[in-house]
Amino acid sequence: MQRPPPSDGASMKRAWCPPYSGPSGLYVRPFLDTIKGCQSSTPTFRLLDIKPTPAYIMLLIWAATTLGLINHLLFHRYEPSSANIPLLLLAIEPIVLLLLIGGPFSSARLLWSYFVFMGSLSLSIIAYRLSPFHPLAQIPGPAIGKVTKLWSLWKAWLGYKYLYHKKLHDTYGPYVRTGPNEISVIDAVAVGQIFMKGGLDKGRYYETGRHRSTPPSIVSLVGEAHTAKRRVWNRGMTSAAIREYEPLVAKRASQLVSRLREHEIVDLVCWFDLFAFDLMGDLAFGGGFEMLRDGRDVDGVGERIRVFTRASDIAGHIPWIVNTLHLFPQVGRIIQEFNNFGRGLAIQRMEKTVVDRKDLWYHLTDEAGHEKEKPTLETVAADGIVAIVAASDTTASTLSSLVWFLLSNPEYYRRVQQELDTVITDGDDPFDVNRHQELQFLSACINETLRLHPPVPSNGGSRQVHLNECGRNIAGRFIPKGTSVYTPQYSLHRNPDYFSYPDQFLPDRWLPDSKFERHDTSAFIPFSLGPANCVGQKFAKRELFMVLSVLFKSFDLRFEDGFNSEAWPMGRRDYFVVTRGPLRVNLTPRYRNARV
Ligand code: HEM
Repeated sequence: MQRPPPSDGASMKRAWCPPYSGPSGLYVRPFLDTIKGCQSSTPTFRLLDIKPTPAYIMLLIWAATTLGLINHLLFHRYEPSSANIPLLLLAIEPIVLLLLIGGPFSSARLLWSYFVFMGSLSLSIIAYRLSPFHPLAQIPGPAIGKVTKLWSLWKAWLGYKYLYHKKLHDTYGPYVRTGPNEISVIDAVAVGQIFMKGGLDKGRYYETGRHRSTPPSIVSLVGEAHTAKRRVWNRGMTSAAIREYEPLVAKRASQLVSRLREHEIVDLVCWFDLFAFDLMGDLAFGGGFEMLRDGRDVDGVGERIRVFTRASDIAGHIPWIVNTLHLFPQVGRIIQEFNNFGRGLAIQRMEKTVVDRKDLWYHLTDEAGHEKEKPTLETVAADGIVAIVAASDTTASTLSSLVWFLLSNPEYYRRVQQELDTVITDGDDPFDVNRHQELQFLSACINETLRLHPPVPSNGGSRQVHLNECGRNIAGRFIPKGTSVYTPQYSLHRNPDYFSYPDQFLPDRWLPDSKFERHDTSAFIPFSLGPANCVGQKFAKRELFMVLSVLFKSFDLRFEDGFNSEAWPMGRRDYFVVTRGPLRVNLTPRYRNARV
């Protein structure tokens, strides 16, 4: 074996390091060879650096800066939809750069190369996003929002994005640039144009919750595929279909009341949650949860769903990271477990031979055979899970907010009770939907609750200008391609241009003889608008009337002594649908209605 000659370190290196070959094995003559004063023409790795010459430093800075600018130009021209390739490129480019420049390959030089490269890339991105050349430059907004999504991502992580958007709109007006390529709009004319037929499609926000192993549900589909899926859902939400579901609602609402009768003080948020999950389990999968019976969510279904919704919500703000996250086996496993959970429920429902009514499953599986192709088990499982996610927290949230508003405003609470006692007299069926049409004041309270506490306060209705069109004109403003457009209901509903005393709970504004100066219902969109709006809104309203009628007929409610009711709204966190803190309420049974 050939041994190194006994010599000083430098000559040893010269003797034993082979000349650098490029990736194809060709010898690449390092640029540095051409610069006088270079210490070595063969790149070798050293932990400690040999002091580089000023010429070397200048070359490194120039090359890394240029590389950063080129990257920005390329990313801008060919916007990546996934971070996988860009991350890889960002990781290897500074290394390749050093190899091309030549010279000793030290950790210090590598760090410098990364530092200058990333610095130039970041600075050029920041400068462009803040510059008047950016297509969204005319839309006002905070500098941090124009530069990066990370700021609003942080707000979303905390669950207070809806409050953040409200503050931004209070400061900047109805159009705010909330991200580099994202705007938030609370102009009612624009909102109509965004949602109605011919408006914008759902954006990438809705696609992010889906792993490639999961079939698309109605939520993530767009275009014709969405129209086809929506047809199936629409059949499950006709008036006739909803009439078939009423006995299921009545059964679960009665069970809720009898369970509440066992307690004097309860956390209503918790009980409404149990009710809503049980009901949607019945509707979508023929039952199976029985949370009301157990008095708690034994299998952690609600928690699983909320973790999933929250993760999807966060990922929705940085959609390009999703494919990268999916590379991690742990993430895939969690999603797979969630899919299996839906699949398990679907299989369980299929095994049920006797089902006495046409439930939502009946329509989602197209048992009546209206469609050319039967949906697969996986597809129906995904839609069934969507039904539970979309319908449980939304209605439970409306129920708890409405109780909170009424208990905070005893005068309105009295009016609701009086109305109920007049319309549904003792012995009448509190679930009789014909009577519910007479409950005008309760209806006004429901609307006012949905206005002030929309269950989907900032993301419901996220849309995007398609990447293959050049842009859209919305209410006289040019919105360039690729822009994500949000219409946060919480801010829109509190826009003083459309509602007098916008932050106050004033249900009278919804009554036919209301005298409020400003009351523009085109700015009231708790269920969103257009062809992809909430398909379940009629059913949701029916459910709300049924539960609230029987609840207020059965109990006198008041906040538990010592309960900090004023702080309760701050416990509302926005993770697409809002989550809520406990609502501690004291229950005193009124008369026992014969029909409950
Ligand atoms: C108070 C209760 C509810 C509220 C406030 C609400 C609100 C919303 C909102 C804001 C959207 C987004 C629409 C968009 O992107 O434009 C939505 C979508 C949806 N909701 Fe609801 N929802 C409620 C109850 C329900 C119920 C009870 C069901 C089912 C039984 C349901 C099923 C759905 C479905 C399937 C979608 C997706 C529709 C599509 O993409 O075509 N929702 N909902």
